[in-house]
Amino acid sequence: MTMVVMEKKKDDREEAAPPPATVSAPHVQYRWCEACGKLRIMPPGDVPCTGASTCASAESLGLPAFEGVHVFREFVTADEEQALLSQMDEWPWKLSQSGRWKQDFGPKVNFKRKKVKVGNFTGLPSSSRDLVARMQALPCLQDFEPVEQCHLDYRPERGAAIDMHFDDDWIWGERLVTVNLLSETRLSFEHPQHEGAQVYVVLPARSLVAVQGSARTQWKHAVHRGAITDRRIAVTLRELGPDFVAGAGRAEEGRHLLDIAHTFKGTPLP
Ligand SMILES: O=C(O)CCC(=O)C(=O)O
Ligand SMILES: [Fe+2]
Repeated sequence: MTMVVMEKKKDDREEAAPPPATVSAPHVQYRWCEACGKLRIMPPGDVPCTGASTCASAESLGLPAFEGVHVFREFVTADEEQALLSQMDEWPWKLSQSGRWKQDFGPKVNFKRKKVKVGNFTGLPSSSRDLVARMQALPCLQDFEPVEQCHLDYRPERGAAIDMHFDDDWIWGERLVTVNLLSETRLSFEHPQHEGAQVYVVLPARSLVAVQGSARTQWKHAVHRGAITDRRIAVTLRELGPDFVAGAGRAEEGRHLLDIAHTFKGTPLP
């Protein structure tokens, strides 16, 4: 059974949504090419990547560099996806912003005051032990130690989406990792100085996307309402930011939070 709990508190992970624009500029859309990591200049369709004749670098298209996206198809099997879903639906979902539902596993963060507390954090869920080990076997995630996991449930009938935003870069480190469950979607990117252009990354069901580099630090990201065609669940894991890593000022706090995260005994925050 799926339960939803009303939440009065604002989800401070997302920036306040701007007022709806009355006239929105048309966007030039570029699809990120999974085969070569450049941007599609040919219609995507089924045209295979042939390098320079189908794809071009962001810079050659007059855009700032776009690098640091990695997509791994079939990161989880269909059976694992079903097992993850059954477990999530046993737990209550909380209403979030923009029609999303969420479940959170992580420390209590005050972004404005730069304070972090254990709060009700009991660790990442048990199912993440294997998933994290599998992530760490990927070259781009070798030393990835997540301290937070967030489940977001998007459904078309609720018009669910997430507005363009940067994830915080004080508490969270460079790599954002999402396992995309149940249906295909598009993760869109926009550079603040080039709002007329968007780059989108296709995320097949059961794929993993890692976002780092300029795609994380220079480009905002969003999931548009139109990109949700069926129920979709994002399982996003985040690592700690530079202040909290070994040798940095708040390393001890960081280690304590990681020790809790890695008990893998967690249930969602109330
Ligand atoms: O749903 C997604 O894949 C992205 C979610 C996201 O950007 C966030 O939680 O900060
Ligand atoms: Fe985000």
